[in-house]
Amino acid sequence: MTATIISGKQVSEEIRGSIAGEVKELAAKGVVPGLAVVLVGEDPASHVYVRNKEKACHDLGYYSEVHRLPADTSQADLLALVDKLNHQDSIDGILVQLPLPKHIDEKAVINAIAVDKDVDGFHPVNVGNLVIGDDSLLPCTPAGVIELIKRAGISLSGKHAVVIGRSNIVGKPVSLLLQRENATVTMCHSRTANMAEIARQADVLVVAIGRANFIDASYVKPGAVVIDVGMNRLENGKLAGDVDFESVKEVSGPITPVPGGVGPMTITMLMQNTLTAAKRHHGLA
Ligand SMILES: Nc1nc2c(c(=O)[nH]1)N[C@@H](CN(C=O)c1ccc(C(=O)N[C@@H](CCC(=O)O)C(=O)O)cc1)CN2
Repeated sequence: MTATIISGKQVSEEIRGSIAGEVKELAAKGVVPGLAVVLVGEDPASHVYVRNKEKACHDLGYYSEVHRLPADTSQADLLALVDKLNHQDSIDGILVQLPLPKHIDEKAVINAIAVDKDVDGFHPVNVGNLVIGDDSLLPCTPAGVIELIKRAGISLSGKHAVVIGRSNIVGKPVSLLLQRENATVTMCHSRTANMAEIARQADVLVVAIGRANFIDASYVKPGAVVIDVGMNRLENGKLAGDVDFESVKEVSGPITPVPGGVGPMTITMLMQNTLTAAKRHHGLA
């Protein structure tokens, strides 16, 4: 049996369609959402992601600024730019593309972004609000995972979700969001004993472990929903998820591919967060 494919591309297009409608309504009120993206250094993948963010802004009618800075930019200069953007009225959202060069302290930069403009949802205040269940800007990839599951018509309430991976940007926040949807959540990580046995108990398996094709069919209960957050560049240049898609799709229920699954949702949820930040900024949300 071959599983249904959950297409992040298709869901992204749907969401971007409704964002475009809201942007038109805001324009009639004189409001244009504004996003500033800051990129330091020459990482080729980061340049592609930033170009795609710039294009998404253009396509949706947002005001966009991209600050491409040399790799030797000092932390002080980067913090000064963040401070300027924090005070710039045309900017509703600020995103500093990660990873940053090694001489820059990522935490110091994230902490410097105004909480209301933190469209990445990485600021400790936004993370804290996520933990206690208060309203906040949600991190884009985890929010995209939940949106994909919901829009595939899958209810999470009462389901057993197993999250493989405990990173601050995916594993931890996605487990909190799954709990918010009333799933019962188990987290696994590199030191978990009997991981396959635990994973096989999942109704919904979310994988963000950063190891190409690591999860094979022996980790999956027949019919389980499988969401692959992995993005691993192979030596042959191809992109692979953390899930061995070809073997897993033979036993799983609905499953996301890589590419074309969670990845496209990251930028779409960034656009959604920027819209939310703009509405709040102008007292419209
Ligand atoms: N400040 C941030 N930095 C980074 C984030 C983030 O959310 N905030 N996430 C990633 C990179 N990223 C966005 O920045 C991102 C990664 C992947 C995709 C995507 O669409 N992937 C495609 C495949 C693209 C390819 O071929 O390389 C897919 O999976 O289909 C979008 C955004 C790290 N940095």
